[in-house]
Amino acid sequence: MEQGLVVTQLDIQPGECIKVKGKILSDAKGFAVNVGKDSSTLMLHFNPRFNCHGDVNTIVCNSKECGVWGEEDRKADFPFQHGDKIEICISFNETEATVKLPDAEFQFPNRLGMERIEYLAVEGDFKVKAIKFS
Ligand SMILES: C=CCO[C@@H]1O[C@H](CO)[C@@H](O[C@@H]2O[C@H](CO)[C@H](O)[C@H](OCc3cn(-c4n[nH]c(N)n4)nn3)[C@H]2O)[C@H](O)[C@H]1NC(C)=O
Repeated sequence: MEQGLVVTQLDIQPGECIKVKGKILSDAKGFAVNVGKDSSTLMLHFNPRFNCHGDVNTIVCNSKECGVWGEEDRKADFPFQHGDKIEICISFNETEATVKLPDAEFQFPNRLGMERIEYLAVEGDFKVKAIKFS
């Protein structure tokens, strides 16, 4: 999966929102939005898969601690289509991270008990147009 945008030195607090606006490529196999402390310690790896890693039209969420993936969480809904222009809003509190999309919302446990987000990375078949912190 191609490395894309990486933002470090963030200080996103509980209740604040990271908005990532962009376009899913027309031939996307998958993309991922990662938030956490750094690339090895992730609160959330949000990974919509059109057709990759053995999954078709499936969102896989996971955490990563010291470089080791946690247990995957596969979501039932897949509110994405090739070529979509979307805005993804990620926020968190002490118990969970929330991913808000125009027509769907997903939760994922804050397994590592992270108190801030310092790192954002977008990987794969997604062209970032804008990011906003609010
Ligand atoms: C069934 C036995 C093997 O299980 C499979 O094991 C794969 C390898 O761990 C799992 O795929 C990984 O799942 C992780 C989340 O749990 C991540 O999605 C991982 O991809 C992250 C990643 C980033 N990048 C990357 N390449 N280049 C850049 N910049 N980033 N490449 N891969 C994927 O390679 C995959 O999700 C998993 N499938 C199942 C059904 O469990």
